[in-house]
Amino acid sequence: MLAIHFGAGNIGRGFIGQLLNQAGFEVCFVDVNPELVDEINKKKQYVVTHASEDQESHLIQGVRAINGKNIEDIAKEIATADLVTTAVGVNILPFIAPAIAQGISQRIRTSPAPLNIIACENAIGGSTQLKEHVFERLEEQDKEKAMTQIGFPDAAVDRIVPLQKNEDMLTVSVEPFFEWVVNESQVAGSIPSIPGVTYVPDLTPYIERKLFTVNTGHAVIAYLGYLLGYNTISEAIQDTFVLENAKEVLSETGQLLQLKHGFDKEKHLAYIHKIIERFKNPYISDEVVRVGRSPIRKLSPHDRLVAPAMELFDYDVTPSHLAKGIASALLFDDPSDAEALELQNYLNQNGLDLTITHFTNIDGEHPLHGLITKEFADLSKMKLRR
Ligand SMILES: NC(=O)C1=CN([C@@H]2O[C@H](COP(=O)(O)OP(=O)(O)OC[C@H]3O[C@@H](n4cnc5c(N)ncnc54)[C@H](O)[C@@H]3O)[C@@H](O)[C@H]2O)C=CC1
Ligand SMILES: O=P(O)(O)OC[C@H]1O[C@](O)(CO)[C@@H](O)[C@@H]1O
Repeated sequence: MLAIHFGAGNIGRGFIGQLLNQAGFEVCFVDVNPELVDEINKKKQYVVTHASEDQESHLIQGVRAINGKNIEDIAKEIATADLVTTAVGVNILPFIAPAIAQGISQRIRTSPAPLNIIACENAIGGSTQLKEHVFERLEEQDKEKAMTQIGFPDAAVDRIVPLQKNEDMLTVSVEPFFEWVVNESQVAGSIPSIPGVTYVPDLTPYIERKLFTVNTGHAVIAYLGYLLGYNTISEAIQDTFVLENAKEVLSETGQLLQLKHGFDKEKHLAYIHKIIERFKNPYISDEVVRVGRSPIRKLSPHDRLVAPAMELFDYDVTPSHLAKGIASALLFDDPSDAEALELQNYLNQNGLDLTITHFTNIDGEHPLHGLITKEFADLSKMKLRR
């Protein structure tokens, strides 16, 4: 069985590659980092180590890689593959679509075998977004066949894999916990057997619970921590102001998840508690700038901060702590982050009101707009004192 996985980075090697390998797939990575591709092809194996006291480690063998520029080669592999997965970043999906489209058009001419393509990104409907990018590139005559033969099941993936600082560039240190949930109703053909993957008939409650708890909480800790001058999540979370605000934010998103999806209150509190303990993992050094990376993406209307805040108004709940989280994201000015620079340039040139609307799509008249403005002013004073 052959799996083509786009993105041989932290989640690619440290989570998806590991599970696919353990499920018996030959894993072929596709990546645009030539050094990484060469190293995978040279060593053909790598180690995944748990960031925990026992440092359990797994040897992932028999892997290979293709440079993402070699579209012809990638398409040829996709034409015969049993599964395609991605972990490249949701904004990169349009760039891998041409190779996937070419692979699909070859496949539907040469084999009737179904193929599933699963985007493992932090986003709602990641595979569906990829499908749209791919279908834009398919010839009209191929679309009908591709609709039935190729599945794009949406997925939620959860495992914290920080930036790596290992002697061997392929080794990945990961938290022991993982969760990979896939929408079975979007699968083409039979369900791929991957131990560790949970198939559900409706992914929405799962992806929203994960994105609006793990990722919302993490982002708020990262942005408030950055504002107060901390370097890592574990430093930031020791600050009572940061931790209490993160807990309040998770209480707000928790209300939304309970009201919208009917999650049990006690079970959800236990879920939040477990996640905060994962953030505190003493064996992980996770930089606030990694967790806060790409603030424009994180401030976008369907992402972890704005989406739950806006939806809470439908249930007459005022998301004042989420507003603080959004304001802290607007203050994120890490000079090494291209999106942070773009955001700060826009803010300097256009002022706060236009910036909020431009990046979050929140209308100036909406009450959330006013809440963010107020929180932004308060947080700016804290930043000045730092
Ligand atoms: N690191 C984590 O803890 C988690 C990350 N994710 C998601 O997984 C995705 C990847 O994140 P990370 O692994 O942390 O990032 P990463 O930066 O470590 O890995 C991304 C990889 O994609 C490669 N890439 C970029 N453009 C490409 C292209 N056009 N074709 C092929 N490869 C390309 C990069 O060279 C890099 O090796 C993101 O969507 C992230 O939100 C989800 C859950 C956990
Ligand atoms: O990968 P993104 O979307 O930039 O966000 C970082 C987030 O992803 C994770 O790495 C895993 O979900 C979290 O640690 C963090 O909340």
